[in-house]
Parts: sequence; structure tokens; C-alpha cells
Amino acid sequence: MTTTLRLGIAGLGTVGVGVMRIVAAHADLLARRTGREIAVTAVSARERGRDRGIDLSAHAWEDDAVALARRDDVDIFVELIGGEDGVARAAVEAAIDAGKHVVTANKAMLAVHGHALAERAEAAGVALRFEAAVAGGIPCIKALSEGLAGNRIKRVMGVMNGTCNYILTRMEDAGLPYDTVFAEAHALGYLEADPQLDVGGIDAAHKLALLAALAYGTRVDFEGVAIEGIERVSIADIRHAADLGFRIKLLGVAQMTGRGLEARMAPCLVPAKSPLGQLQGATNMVVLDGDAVGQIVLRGAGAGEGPTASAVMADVADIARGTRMPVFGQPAGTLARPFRATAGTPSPYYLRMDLHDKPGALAKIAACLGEAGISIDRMRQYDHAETVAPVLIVTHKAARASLDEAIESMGRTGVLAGDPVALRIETLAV
Ligand SMILES: NC(=O)C1=CN([C@@H]2O[C@H](COP(=O)(O)OP(=O)(O)OC[C@H]3O[C@@H](n4cnc5c(N)ncnc54)[C@H](OP(=O)(O)O)[C@@H]3O)[C@@H](O)[C@H]2O)C=CC1
Ligand SMILES: N[C@@H](CCO)C(=O)O
Repeated sequence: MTTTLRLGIAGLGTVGVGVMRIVAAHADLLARRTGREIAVTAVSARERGRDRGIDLSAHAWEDDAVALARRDDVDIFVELIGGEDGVARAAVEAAIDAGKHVVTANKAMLAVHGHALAERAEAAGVALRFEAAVAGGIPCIKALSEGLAGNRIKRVMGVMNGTCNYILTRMEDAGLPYDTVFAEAHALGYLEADPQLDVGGIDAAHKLALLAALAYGTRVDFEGVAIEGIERVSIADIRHAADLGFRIKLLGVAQMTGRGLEARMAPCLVPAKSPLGQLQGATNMVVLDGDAVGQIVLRGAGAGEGPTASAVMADVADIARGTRMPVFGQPAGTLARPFRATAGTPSPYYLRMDLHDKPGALAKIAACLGEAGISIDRMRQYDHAETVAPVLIVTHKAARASLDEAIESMGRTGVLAGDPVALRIETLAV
């Protein structure tokens, strides 16, 4: 057996503690599988005295994660602090510059600085790996960059934020409003420190941007992802969707079209009986379509201590075995500048609105859609006791830009009581 591979772990929260536990529990198994002993030599977090439920006495402590990254007795710097910039990025850069391999779960940092960090790591001849950054325990980075290396990728799609899926399924199962379930998710510790990252669709968009870069050989383009969060999805939307045979999911899609790379993360209606529609709780699903392989569906825990640490250890094991790969599947210098699609693929839309119940109101709304070139498939006005009438319209396929144009002109009719909710009905088969 060759020399011990020495880990420096920065961040001892949910994921960091999980990694410490796996290294301790599976030392023999990891050594057999990789041909090297793997040991944690030093750790770093903010509060040294905090009880983390693990014994840290055998490991050196650094208050400063950057100092940890530069230690001579660290071969792999494992960044589990989080955050787009700040100490996480500074420490990752310091590790690379000191010739250390880096393993991180930090999707926020990679979605914004991934290309620069990949160039830096490749120039330094070190690995930068991030399996845990996308869909927690699901090995989708490995599947895409290794398992599907012989395919032209047609589409990457999935539910990649467990918190949002928990909120949406809990609203439906318990019939509870968004605000109540949001508070529940908060109490359960599901939400990121900044909950907007989850419910605003940003965390999931970070992940989609990373998958798209791997799939299409482009630089990570988080800015190119069209993002909508789940904050405006109401229990009424969930019930209406169910009546139509759908469930609402925060769904990400990245696909290369004749118009360029289309990348979007938004709440969508998917068939209730489909695998995506059946996805419950905090589970994630990643769907990959390759020209040779066809469709691959990966499903599993998208977050949490064990699943995320499992993904971190997959990267550590690869480095221990000597596997070296460009960060985004091909040398960073060859990654293309992303060519963003100017418009998304048309689809049917679900449109819910409250109208002032007066003569001609519905006709005015229908006219706005007609003038924007949008045809109505189905329309329903729900029972109401008040002067405001809940109306649901399902359109035929329409471009999102045309729908936005129609919604804008609806606003000028004076018949809307509040902003309409428009949700894409996803027609892609899964
Ligand atoms: N939790 C999950 O399920 C998943 C998390 N991730 C990603 O993994 C990373 C870690 O997440 P998670 O474990 O949940 O986060 P936590 O908030 O649980 O832990 C963060 C850790 O970082 C430490 N920390 C914060 N600031 C500093 C600093 N300046 N110097 C050194 N350490 C610092 C904290 O120290 P202290 O404990 O002393 O406060 C804490 O131990 C993030 O990038 C996250 O997005 C990815 C997939 C799933
Ligand atoms: N906040 C993320 C954690 C895992 O990346 C989620 O809910 O999926």
C-alpha cells in the first residue's frame, strides 16, 4: 500500500461531520477499494468548542481555513463551508495554489467561479471535484462526465432541490398553505441559511448550470439560466393542477436547441403519474438523455449528512486511485462560451387568475391571449361567493414571451384582481 492520503476538512457542519464519520467508519473498506489509507489530518470550522457529536481530538485544528488549505500535511483540501465567495473561495484558491487537490460540495461558488477555478486547478495540475455539489448523494456528475462520455447529450433535466420538492409535496399531501409549510421546512432545518436560495430556485439553478457545462462543453453560465422560484405557487394551484392530472415540481431543463442553449429552472406542471410527478419529499431526480444510450433516470437523496458525504467520498476515492480528469470533462481552455437561446421552447401553459366578476371580464382576458397569438385549450371559472372570480385557463403551446405580453396587456384591462400565476406544462416525456 502506498502512502496515506491526508485530508484537510474545512467546515464541520452537516456535510463535514458526515465525511468525518464515513472516513472513520469505512477506513478499511476505503483502503481496500483505493489501495491507500485515507485519513483526516486537520480540520477547520468557526467555533472550536462546539459539540459536533464526533471526536476531533486526533486531528489538528486550524481557525483559518486558508491556513488549513496550505498545510504541508494535507493532500486534499475538502471545502464544506459554503458560500459563493468569502473564506470558501479564498481557501480553495489557496489550496490550488499550494498544489493540493480540492473536493467541494459548494455549488454556489462553482456556478459563479467554476470556470476560473477550473483553469486555475488545471494550470496547477491538481484535481477539483464536485460530485456533492449537484443532487446530493446521486452520482450524476460521474454519470454525465464518465458514464455518458460517448454520447452527445440531448437534454439534462431534473428536480434538484430537495427543500422545494418537500414544500410542494407537503402542501399537496397535507393541504397546507405555502407559508405554513415554509415555516415547517425552516423548523426542520431544511432551508439554506438564505432560504431564498432554495425557494427562489437559485440553488437548483446553480446545479443545473454545472450539469449544463458538463453536458455541452461550455463554460458554466449561471447567468444564462432563466429562474423562477416556487414562492407564488399556492395550494389552489396545487389543487387545480391535480384536477388536471398534474403535479407541480421545481423542474430544471438544459437542452441544446437550434436557437442555442436553453436552460431554465421553474415550477412546472408534470403528469402526476410520471416518475417526476411521483417524486416525494426531499428526493431528487436527474434525467439524462444521450444520443447513444437513450434516457437515464437517477433518483435518490438530494441532501443531508450521509448522502452528501457519500458523494464527497466518491471524489476523494477517485483522487486516491489516481484518477485525473479535467474539471468540466474537457480541458477548461477548450470549453466554449455559452450561446444562449434567445427564446425557450414553446409549451402549453397553466394560467390562474382572479377576475373582478363583471360583464365582459373573461372576454377581455381571452382577447389579450388572442392578440398575443395564444390559443385557449381549456378554460374554467370556479364557484365563488365574492365579487372576485377564480379563473383557470390552459393554453395550447405558446412562447413564454407571448404569454408575458398577454399578461402585461391583461394588466391594462382593469379586470384583474391580483397578478396571474403562469406555470409551464412540461411536455417532455419522463
Ligand atoms: N447540507 C446538505 O444537505 C448539502 C450541502 N451542500 C453544500 O455543502 C456545503 C456545506 O453545507 P452544510 O454542511 O450543510 O453547511 P453547515 O452550515 O451545516 O456547515 C458549515 C460549516 O462551515 C463552517 N464555517 C463557516 N464559516 C467558516 C469559516 N469562516 N471558516 C471555517 N469554517 C467555517 C461552520 O463552522 P461552525 O460549525 O463552527 O459554525 C460549519 O461547520 C455548502 O456548500 C452546501 O451548499 C451540498 C449538498 C447538500
Ligand atoms: N438546499 C439544498 C441542499 C442540497 O443541495 C436542497 O434542498 O436540495
